Amino acid sequence: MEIFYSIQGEGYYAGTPAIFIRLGGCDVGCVWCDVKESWNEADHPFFTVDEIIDQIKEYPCRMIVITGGEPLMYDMKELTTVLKGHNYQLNIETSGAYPVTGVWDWVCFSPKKFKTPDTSIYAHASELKAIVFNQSDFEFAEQHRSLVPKQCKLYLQPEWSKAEKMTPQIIDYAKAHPEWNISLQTHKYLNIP
Ligand SMILES: C[S@@+](CC[C@H](N)C(=O)[O-])C[C@H]1O[C@@H](n2cnc3c(N)ncnc32)[C@H](O)[C@@H]1O
Ligand SMILES: Nc1nc2[nH]cc(C(=O)O)c2c(=O)[nH]1
Ligand code: SF4
Ligand SMILES: [Mg+2]
Repeated sequence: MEIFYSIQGEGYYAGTPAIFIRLGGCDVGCVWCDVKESWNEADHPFFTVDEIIDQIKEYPCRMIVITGGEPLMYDMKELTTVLKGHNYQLNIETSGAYPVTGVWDWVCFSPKKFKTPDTSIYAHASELKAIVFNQSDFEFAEQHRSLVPKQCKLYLQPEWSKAEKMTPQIIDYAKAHPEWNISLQTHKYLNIP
């Protein structure tokens, strides 16, 4: 869909410059998705792996975030193998709705109620980033926490349109359950992509 250079706004690497590769196509259907224009793959241009390399080599940055859309709808083996061969750190943002493919340095797993994750994701999760849209999402977050590795970082991130209402509850929840950290979509406050 697009390639852009920005600052990772969310989760463990928040604040770190990163190249974003956003792949078009997603059938998970989150009602509050903030990139609904990504859903239809056919709306977006096709780039070969060589064209992607040509674009990203302009940026003085070694960290790539592959996102979407839902990147795991595709077999990520070829793209990630070639990018690894160029010595990039490869992070993925995924709902885990499809089997894990590709080679990853960091996996941000953000499970969705709208499409049950594939069981292959749990062993790969480096961070669990649960989106809090309403009260029931705390329980959903805990269900997934019980399935990820012990060292997996845990984040609660307010759904953007409900941030004002839910952030105070997220703060209280994290203080009562200090294994959880808070993740904010800082790029939206900074007005950057
Ligand atoms: C747009 S998604 C693309 C990657 C993948 N499909 C996924 O959902 O993880 C990137 C990240 O943004 C989060 N996100 C999407 N819409 C959001 C919203 N309205 N408020 C907060 N986070 C949101 C997702 O949960 C995910 O962690
Ligand atoms: N700055 C910035 N950070 C992000 N982290 C995850 C994003 C995403 O849409 O996957 C995202 C995004 O769209 N922009
Ligand atoms: S899985 Fe990700 S891209 Fe797909 S609808 Fe949900 S938030 Fe949007
Ligand atoms: Mg985003």
